[in-house]
Amino acid sequence: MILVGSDHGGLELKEAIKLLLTERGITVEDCGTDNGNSVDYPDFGIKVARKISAGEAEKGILFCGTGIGMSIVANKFPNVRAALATDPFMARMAKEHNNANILVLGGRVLDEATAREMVCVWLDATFEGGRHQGRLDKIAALEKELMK
Ligand SMILES: O=C(CO)[C@H](O)[C@H](O)[C@H](O)COP(=O)(O)O
Repeated sequence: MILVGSDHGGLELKEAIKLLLTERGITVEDCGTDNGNSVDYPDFGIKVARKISAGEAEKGILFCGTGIGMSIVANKFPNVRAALATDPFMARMAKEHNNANILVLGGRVLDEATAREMVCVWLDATFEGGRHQGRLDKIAALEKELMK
């Protein structure tokens, strides 16, 4: 299961990516928004990131105009590694090096074909572990320290 969420700026791309996920046999839980009215991206980013942070889902994809706002809000949550990517290489690195559990895409900066490729690459890539795990451990330790 993959969670998705967007504001109005990412809605169209979110709908396209939902189709892709369904084509791949993946169950999608859409946390909104569901229409083109102007909304605030934190309201939808929080819904997705809170569930990932709590372990209620393993992966999510967030969309806004640029992806910047969604990545800022999602990365406030412990255990969330949200990666804003703008091309397939970044999407692959987001998984292989960062083990990103949320991919963030900008509906106003990406064409649909590129975004589809990026989602496939992110889903199919494997976290390399090793030195990258050590770096993620440092981030996790920082999260714990900041929560004291
Ligand atoms: O948060 C953003 C930018 O970092 C998103 O791209 C939003 O979608 C964008 O700011 C929304 O802009 P709008 O003028 O309210 O449509």
